[in-house]
Amino acid sequence: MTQLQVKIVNKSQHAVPAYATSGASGMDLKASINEDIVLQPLERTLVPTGLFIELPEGFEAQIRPRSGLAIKQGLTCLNTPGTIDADYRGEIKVILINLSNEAQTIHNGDRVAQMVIQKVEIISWVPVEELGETVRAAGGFGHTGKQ
Ligand SMILES: O=c1ccn([C@H]2C[C@H](O)[C@@H](COP(=O)(O)OP(=O)(O)OP(=O)(O)O)O2)c(=O)[nH]1
Ligand SMILES: [Mg+2]
Repeated sequence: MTQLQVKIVNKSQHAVPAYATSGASGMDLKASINEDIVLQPLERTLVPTGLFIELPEGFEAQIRPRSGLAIKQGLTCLNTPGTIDADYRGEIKVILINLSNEAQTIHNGDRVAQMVIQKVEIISWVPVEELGETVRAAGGFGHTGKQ
């Protein structure tokens, strides 16, 4: 298991995010709010989590929706997957949107999203005149499988 030096400032009373099971990809993120948030249909909002983290270079955190919340309440992350840059030192916030046709309420401590830690490649460009040939070439957008 990769061990990261991560500085976590947890301004809410909630436990620090953890994997719910040994095979989980993500750690659930909880809303850190003083008052309930009521989201009308198609309304979106920024939900604070009380979490500030310091990731090493070469890593990112992705903020992804939770499937249970999506199927039961129509609540999902608008910008999925949200990107937490390694150099970000602000509070992690979740952009939630209500895609159901009724008002949805978010309470303090509700698990509103999950966070996946990923390695990222930081690259530099080498400009070339020609790109390498492939069978696909420029085909895309449903190009394969046609007679
Ligand atoms: O769901 C999210 C997405 C982003 N962020 C924070 C961390 C991230 O490092 C920063 C910038 O995010 P992003 O690059 O997606 O937004 P932007 O619109 O490109 O803003 P910026 O110009 O600040 O990069 O905002 C969150 O807290 N939650
Ligand atoms: Mg950006």
